[in-house]
Amino acid sequence: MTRPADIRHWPPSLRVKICGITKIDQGVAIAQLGAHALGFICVPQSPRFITADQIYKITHQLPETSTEGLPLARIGVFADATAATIEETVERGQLTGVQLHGSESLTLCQQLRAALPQVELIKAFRIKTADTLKQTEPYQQTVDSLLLDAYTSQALGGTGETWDWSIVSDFSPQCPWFLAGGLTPDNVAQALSQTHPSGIDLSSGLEKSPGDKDLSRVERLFKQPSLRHDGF
Ligand SMILES: O=C(O)c1ccccc1NCC(=O)[C@H](O)[C@H](O)COP(=O)(O)O
Repeated sequence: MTRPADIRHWPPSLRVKICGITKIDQGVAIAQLGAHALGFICVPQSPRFITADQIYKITHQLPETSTEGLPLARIGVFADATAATIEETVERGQLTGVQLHGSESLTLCQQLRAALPQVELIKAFRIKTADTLKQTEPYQQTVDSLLLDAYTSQALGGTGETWDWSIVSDFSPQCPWFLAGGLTPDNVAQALSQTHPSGIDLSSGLEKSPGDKDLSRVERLFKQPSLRHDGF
């Protein structure tokens, strides 16, 4: 399947996505600190949930590009939403990408790919055991990237839980992938010494409370030497 060239252009360094943005000033500041992608939680059960109209109030104030001059991605995070809801939220929120964080089928991913050909598609998987990695295989040809997150029975994401990174120490899918789950400025170097993702995704490890980012932690993250070397 052909994918739009512009959204397949990952930066030479590790791609950093900061998720759970709910405030305009924090979104702008996090972009200025070096994020390549910002995530907006479109899952009503989440304490970080914001509506499409609230997302738009943030996205239309964001810079077009990251500090590296690459397009700044604006990703809506959904869990088992309908294609119609996703498409409407993308339009109203002026999103450039969609992260599917529930049990979305390959068929839904293919439908979204056809309906939103210019929109970046990320499929998240919550890793219980090494077997979960096999479930990613059929998706690798259709989505732009995978996101591997912690599994807990309490919540779908944003839990701050880490997981056994040795499961993905040699994970090498056919598309880029994000490491997520409990990453913080303090453990990201260790995570990257054990795994070789194309990007990382962080949320609660950079927060004062759900949806309220601590900019000093974000600044400390981007000062990490492990985020500065060239791609893997
Ligand atoms: O963050 C949420 O509240 C959330 C709710 C429902 C589905 C997904 C959600 N977040 C998805 C993300 O991409 C988070 O960044 C990811 O789970 C990592 O979170 P954390 O462990 O807090 O860094």
